[in-house]
Order: sequence, then C-alpha cells, then structure tokens
Amino acid sequence: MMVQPHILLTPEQVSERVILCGDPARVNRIAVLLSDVKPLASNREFTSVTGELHGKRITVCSTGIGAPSAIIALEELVKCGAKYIVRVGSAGAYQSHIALGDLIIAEAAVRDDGGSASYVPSNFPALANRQLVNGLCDFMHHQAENYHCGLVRSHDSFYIDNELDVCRKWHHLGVLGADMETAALLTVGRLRHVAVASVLNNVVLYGEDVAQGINDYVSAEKAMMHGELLAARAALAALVNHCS
Ligand SMILES: O=P(O)(O)O[C@H]1O[C@H](CO)[C@@H](O)[C@H]1O
Ligand SMILES: O=c1cc[nH]c(=O)[nH]1
Repeated sequence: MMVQPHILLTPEQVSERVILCGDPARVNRIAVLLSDVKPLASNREFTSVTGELHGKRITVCSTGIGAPSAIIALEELVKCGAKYIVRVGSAGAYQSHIALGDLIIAEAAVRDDGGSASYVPSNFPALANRQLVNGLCDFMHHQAENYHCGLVRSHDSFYIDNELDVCRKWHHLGVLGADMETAALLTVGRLRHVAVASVLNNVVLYGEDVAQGINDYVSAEKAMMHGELLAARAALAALVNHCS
C-alpha cells in the first residue's frame, strides 16, 4: 500500500496497538517506556516511533491540536492496520477535586468538536471502548495515584470570551474535564470498528485561567512528567494486557 499522505507511514510500519498524543514532543517521552525504539516519520504535526513492550509492538504517533488533525491521524493509522488505540493527552479539570497530574479516564465524551460533527449527527454518542477503559482503570487501581473515570468534553475553542460560563455549565453537569480530541477519536474510531480510549493528564485546575494554568504547568516540570508518564504507563498496560 502507498505511504499515507499525512502520517507518511505504510502498513508494514504500524502496529495493531497505537498510542496517540497531541504534542509531538511527547512521542519521545512516551518512547522511553519501550524497548527497541525506532523513529518512523515526522511530517507536520505527525511524529511517530515504533517500539516494543512485553513482546508486543507499539506505535506512538502525535496528532497535533484539535479534532481535524486527530481524525486524519486516526483514519490513516487505521488504513495501516491499527486496531487498538489509546490517546495519552492533557486536559483542563472541570471539577475542583481533580488536582494537577491526576488522570482522567474518559468513559465517554461530550461532542463539542466540529470534526466528529462532520461524520455523524449530534445525537450520536462518543463512547470509549469498554475493554480498554477496563484496562486503564485496572492499571490505575493498583497504583497509589489519583484517577477519575467518567465524562470529558472535547471542544474547538480555547479562548472564547465566555469560557468561564462554558466551564461552569459542564462543571454543574458533572463532566470531569476538557480536551480537544477525545470525542472525535472515540466517534470516528467506532465508525471504523477499531477500539479507542483516552487517558488525560490534568494540567489546569478548575476555575483557573486556561492560558495561565498551562504556563504554570509547563514550569512545573516534575508534576507534568509524573502525570504524563503515568498516563502513558496506563495506556501501555491497557494495550498490552487488554487487547485481543
Ligand atoms: O496535550 P494534548 O494531547 O495536545 O491535549 C490538550 O492540549 C492541547 C491544548 O493545549 C489540546 O490538544 C488538548 O486536547
Ligand atoms: O484547559 C484545558 C487544558 C488542556 N486542554 C484543554 O482542552 N483544556
């Protein structure tokens, strides 16, 4: 098969088990958990590597920010044979009991993104794969770390004027936190008959200004690495032990 136009990968290079992340720099930070790591490709926001864990091959690929590029990565990876996909992302909390570095495991996502809306009507659910969610929760259950399992919201707009009102609304409805890709990945993954889940590292406290929160977090190197690596370990455990 021809090389895919955006991710620049062929089926020979892509594993059935895939980790997706937004930030291309996160790919190499996740890869430290794998052995026999080889760089695959780098084009636009799509950077990929392959490696192994417990005899299973894992592909790690970045998707950039937002639903459109996340969907492009998912579609092209599925064409290359990806079957089990976990997003290792970051999120802003919508609940005050969620601390920086806590993990949010998405059972389902509110579809406030435009990407999934171009595939299905607004009443179509964005539901995570149950096996992978169980795998993520099982792993976290055995760690002495905070995690929260429930609803997330995926959106397209970071800096809208009524951002605080929007956050308050979803806070009152019990949504745990926000990212920009989970809903699209869960929706399109289901349409393509592949298993998709998402685990998010909280980088913004509820009620905190998003831009300020992210800046604070970027400087809080230790907390960032801790939540991110924990999310990656949870994703790998789910992909290695809960996929067949
Ligand atoms: O850290 P990543 O995985 O990119 O996830 C979150 O961070 C970005 C926004 O800063 C968005 O992509 C959002 O979903
Ligand atoms: O507040 C946040 C932080 C990260 N990603 C988001 O989508 N929102």
